[in-house]
Amino acid sequence: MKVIESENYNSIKKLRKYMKRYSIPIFLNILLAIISSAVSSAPLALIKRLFDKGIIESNEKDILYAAGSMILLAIIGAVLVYWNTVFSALISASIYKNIVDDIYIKIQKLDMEYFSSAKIGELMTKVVTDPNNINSVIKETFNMIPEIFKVVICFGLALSIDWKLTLGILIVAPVLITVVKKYSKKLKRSGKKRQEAMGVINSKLQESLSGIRVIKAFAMEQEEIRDFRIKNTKLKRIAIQTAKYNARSSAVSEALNYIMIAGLLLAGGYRVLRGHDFTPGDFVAIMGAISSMYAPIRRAITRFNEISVDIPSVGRVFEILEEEPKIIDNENKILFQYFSDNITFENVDFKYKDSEERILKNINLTVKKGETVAFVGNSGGGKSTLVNLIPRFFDVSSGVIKIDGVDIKDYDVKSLRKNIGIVPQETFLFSGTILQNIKYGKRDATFDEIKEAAKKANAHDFIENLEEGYNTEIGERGVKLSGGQKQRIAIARAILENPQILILDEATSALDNESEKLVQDALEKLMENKTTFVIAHRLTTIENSDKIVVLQQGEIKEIGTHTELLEKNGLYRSLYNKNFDFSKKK
Ligand SMILES: Nc1ncnc2c1ncn2[C@@H]1O[C@H](COP(=O)(O)OP(=O)(O)OP(=O)(O)O)[C@@H](O)[C@H]1O
Repeated sequence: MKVIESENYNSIKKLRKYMKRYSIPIFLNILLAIISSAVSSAPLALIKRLFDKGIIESNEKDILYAAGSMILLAIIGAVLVYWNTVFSALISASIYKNIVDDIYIKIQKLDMEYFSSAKIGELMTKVVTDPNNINSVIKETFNMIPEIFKVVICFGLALSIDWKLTLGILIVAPVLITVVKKYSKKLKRSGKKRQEAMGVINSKLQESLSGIRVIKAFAMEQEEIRDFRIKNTKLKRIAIQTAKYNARSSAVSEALNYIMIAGLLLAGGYRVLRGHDFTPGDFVAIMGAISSMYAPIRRAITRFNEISVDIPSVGRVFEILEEEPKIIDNENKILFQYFSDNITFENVDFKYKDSEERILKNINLTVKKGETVAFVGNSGGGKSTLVNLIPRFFDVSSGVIKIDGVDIKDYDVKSLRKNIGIVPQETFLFSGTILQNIKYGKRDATFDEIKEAAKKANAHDFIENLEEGYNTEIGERGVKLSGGQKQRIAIARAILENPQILILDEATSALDNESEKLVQDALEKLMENKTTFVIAHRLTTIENSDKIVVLQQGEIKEIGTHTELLEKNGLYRSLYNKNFDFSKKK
């Protein structure tokens, strides 16, 4: 339990970094809260005067005085409450915005490694729900401050009227504190569980939406619904459990309040009867003060409970904020501008994080400027892993990759990546227009340049035929376009970017003959005058490459041209005969 407590303390300490910037508004807001609670407690003092002087001594002036003061207090109170609420919202909204900005910046900076192991749905929870909860923590803390001051002021007032009676009644306080503490711990735990369950649900939703075609194709809707219901029910159970803890905590405090009032009525009533030092005004005022303490105490407890539920979010957000990318620029980084000679892999080994398996083993390879290298081999052989090392999506575990004799780790990462174009196997288009998608990598491209790239990519004609032409909006994943059209837009995007080095992961899914031809032709134009690494599936691509690299279980087994490797009668030949059945594809 101590560990959880100190975890929370550390999380809150970390939030201080975000609060610092707003220390003046925070200070002013606390001041406003103090004044506002003093004003809202002032009527209690007026009640005593109203009773003892106005009613008992039949003094009309005092009745008027009390009523007039009340109106004045109402006006001041309203102004103070307004500004206190506005300030609280302003501070918490600003802190929320800064945290969300920082998370987004962090996401853009983190290594690919982070995303290959993190679930997108859980990440969404960290980015959307958790900062929202932090926002509530801050807001609720601000809302709690005037409540606490109100309690302190009412308590002070009650003490000043009759300290013995006040302290006597407070006998119930330890019980109240124990109960609140007990449930706050339980609520913290269920808050953590709730966030985890929400993460699971977000993951499930995200997966279902991306995989909806597969679900429908396998007619698995009912199974998916059942699975979702189980997860959703778990969240419901946690929510009910949380509500029960809240309810128990409220019920106990409600009961204690009535016990306290009963004690007060009994003791206070007798004291008034005995006369002397305890007037009816004292009785009404102390009753007012003590019972006025109850509502803010309850509200403060509710707020405290809400904070307890939301506080684990602080830790989760900082988990991502404190994650540091490992692939960063060297101090003496070199700007990668012009590729002039060759790319070499020297004794390259690679392991994924948290894995003992060497995915790439002792890779040695030289690729000259302008060459096209095709990677072939069985699935899982390491082809994608190998090409991912060139733009430093992952760093080698040992060995070195050099471009023009310079270790790629010595280049400025941004300039390196800007010069490497990637056409992935699965085309990804952003929501927006076709134009925006083509110019994604070159925002300042002119319309003529864009048109030229689209023409080369065999995309111009179909784009022109669309009602809105280049300004046609495409869905989040380009749903309104055919697979081949999407591929050609992605190729146009790469042509426009005009990188010196190209990584191409050929799509395995076959398009119809016509579309296939257009894509193939577009790819050939894209590859013109470039140094290309291609994970090849089409025979034409393989045949036309300058070098074929056969990768198996992370090792280069053969290197050569198509004819050379066929003549060698080795692994390539057997792949050729067994897997590819190239003669038919041709
Ligand atoms: N992010 C990752 N974390 C851990 N292991 C991974 C990761 N990505 C891939 N692997 C493993 O690395 C090995 C090589 O995968 P890779 O995708 O490079 O092969 P490939 O030759 O491109 O396969 P395919 O032709 O099927 O795409 C596989 O065993 C795979 O399970």
